[in-house]
Amino acid sequence: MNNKSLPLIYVALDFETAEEANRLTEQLDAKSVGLKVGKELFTAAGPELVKNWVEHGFSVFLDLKFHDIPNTVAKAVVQAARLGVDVVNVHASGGRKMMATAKQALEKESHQPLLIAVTVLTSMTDEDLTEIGVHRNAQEQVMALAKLTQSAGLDGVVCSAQEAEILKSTLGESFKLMTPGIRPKGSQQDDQKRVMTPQQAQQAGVDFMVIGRPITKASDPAQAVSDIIASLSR
Ligand SMILES: O=C(O)c1cc(=O)[nH]c(=O)n1[C@@H]1O[C@H](COP(=O)(O)O)[C@@H](O)[C@H]1O
Repeated sequence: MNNKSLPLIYVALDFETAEEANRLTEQLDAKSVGLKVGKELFTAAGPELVKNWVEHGFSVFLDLKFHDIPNTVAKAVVQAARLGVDVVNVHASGGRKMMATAKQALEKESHQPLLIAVTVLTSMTDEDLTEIGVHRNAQEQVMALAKLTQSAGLDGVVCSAQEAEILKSTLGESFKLMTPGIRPKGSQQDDQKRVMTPQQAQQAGVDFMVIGRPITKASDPAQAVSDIIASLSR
């Protein structure tokens, strides 16, 4: 397990090109925020970009939401560890064997990122779950997948901040919660459905927040980061 102290906020770098992403990261301080690299940017710009940010001292969350057979996912998270990222994720719906095999593979690595699992995407509602044949509400489904994730030996889950209090009280303080769907007061909700403000998320006890468009689409992204950090209690 990774014992280095990680930042509270990971900025979601959902950009088309490395140039656009670098224009933003040049305005960010590696001591204040981490970087989240997801499917769009990783597909476009690849591992070199991630390694470069790690070398520049940024904490990186590689958000590729792996979901495949256990052997394939285990090998993929090992490659993520070798990039030097601090956090990597899989889909909890890949099941216990997939998650446990991935965790065991990481334990053999010299650098061990936190391994966390996506429960119910923050863009999903109870109705969306019904459509895919899940007849629990979002909170119940998050809890069920988080319990499975914990029993598979992972470090935590990705969930919405709305579920943070109940997860912390049921699964314990040390089980990490990474929460996207963060929207400062007055900002656009976009495609996010289960949202909270940064202050509400902090009060609910989340460990990490993922914030993208409210920062990346702001006229002054560095100021947007400072405003969010200033709004949080230390
Ligand atoms: O795993 C994630 O990071 C993730 C899980 C989830 O349930 N919801 C979610 O929004 N995300 C990611 O978090 C980021 C949120 O970005 P914004 O909606 O722009 O703040 C995106 O990059 C999503 O891919």
